[in-house]
Amino acid sequence: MLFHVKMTVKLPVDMDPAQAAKLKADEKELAQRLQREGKWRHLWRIAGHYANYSVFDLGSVEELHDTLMQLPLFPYMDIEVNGLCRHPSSIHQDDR
Ligand SMILES: O=C(O)CC1=CCC(=O)O1
Repeated sequence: MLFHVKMTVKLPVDMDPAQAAKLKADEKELAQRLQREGKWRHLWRIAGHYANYSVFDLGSVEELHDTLMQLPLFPYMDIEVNGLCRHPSSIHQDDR
């Protein structure tokens, strides 16, 4: 199942810089593992925003929920999710 996810990061302005750096490093490590596993298909910066558009390929809504909740930056993100399905006019036989 494909999910389009918008994540907007809102770190407190007074957060300790070392704590912020650790959260970002941990987030990067997990994001790159999930990409290598094929679960986090796309990760795009939204130009001009501390936010991203992502596409996840996961087995269920529950797996998406669990995946998002384990992100180190989860407590500091606004998250919007939309489920994706094939468009009848798409010329692509696969979903890439
Ligand atoms: O910077 C972001 O948009 C949040 C984020 C997601 C994966 C990552 O490494 O950072």
